[in-house]
Amino acid sequence: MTFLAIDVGNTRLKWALFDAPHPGASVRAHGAEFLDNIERLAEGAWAGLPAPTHMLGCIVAGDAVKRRVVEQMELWDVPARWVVSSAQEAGLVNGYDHPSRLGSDRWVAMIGARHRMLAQGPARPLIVVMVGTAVTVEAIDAEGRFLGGLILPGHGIMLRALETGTAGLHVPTGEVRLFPTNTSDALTSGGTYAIAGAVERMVQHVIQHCGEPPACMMTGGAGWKMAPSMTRPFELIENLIFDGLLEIASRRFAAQPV
Ligand SMILES: Nc1ncnc2c1ncn2[C@@H]1O[C@H](COP(=O)(O)OP(=O)(O)O)[C@@H](O)[C@H]1O
Ligand SMILES: CC(C)(COP(=O)(O)O)[C@@H](O)C(=O)NCCC(=O)O
Ligand SMILES: [K+]
Repeated sequence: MTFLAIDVGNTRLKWALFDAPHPGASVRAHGAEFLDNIERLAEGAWAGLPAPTHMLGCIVAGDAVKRRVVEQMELWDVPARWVVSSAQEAGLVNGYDHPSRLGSDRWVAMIGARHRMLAQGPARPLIVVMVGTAVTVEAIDAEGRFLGGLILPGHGIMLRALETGTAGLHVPTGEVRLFPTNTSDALTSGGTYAIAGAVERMVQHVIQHCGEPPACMMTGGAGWKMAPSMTRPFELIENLIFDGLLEIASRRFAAQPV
């Protein structure tokens, strides 16, 4: 039983092939492609893989991209299955006004984070920060109810917005500084602290609402950029979405014959 997990964001497709559709399964192979390069998968990174017996993915990049991914998967017989956010799944309750409108990447990452926390110790409130094309900041109470979350532009979008909206902001990437003294550093620091500041506010909201400090987890392709600038200790996790997909897969595929 091999399990292919796929996470398609607005910038890159991330994939991992696991030994089994269960939490804790070992990774046989993994990779990431920018969306422009999806067409290379079947003849490239996927060509030598053992055929997956199960697949589950989440995608927020739109239907055209989804079709291109499914086309690459024709290499194997495995059906493409995609998570849709629901009112509840794997111990999490979805507090969104319209649960299915919540980005499935956010939902799956929260499921991964919640189970990771429960494996480490007693249930606590939880903050899940995902730093990708956009940045999301989710709040979950100790009982596993998703209370709500923030969506912010990611580093790249913030910089592009400033570049296109001004005459004088076309500069290379800078460093994060407490007191930036050039345009590059001012832009990089501004974006980084905008995100760190929003996260800090959400932590305060959770402490106020839940009466105890949350566990804080961060993931996403640009998580490492944010980690040194956070106001509180954050556990940086390579890919919470894969953790969440394994949790969901173990429930969906458990009783199913191969
Ligand atoms: N090797 C890399 N190449 C390009 N961007 C990277 C790389 N590693 C991290 N990043 C950053 O990560 C962001 C994309 O992260 P990712 O998690 O793939 O986003 P998404 O899930 O939205 O596709 C980019 O905006 C970029 O800033
Ligand atoms: C917020 C997002 C754009 C994040 O996308 P990403 O940065 O992972 O590419 C995505 O989760 C999305 O399109 N969500 C739907 C709207 C919502 O969650 O409310
Ligand atoms: K993502």
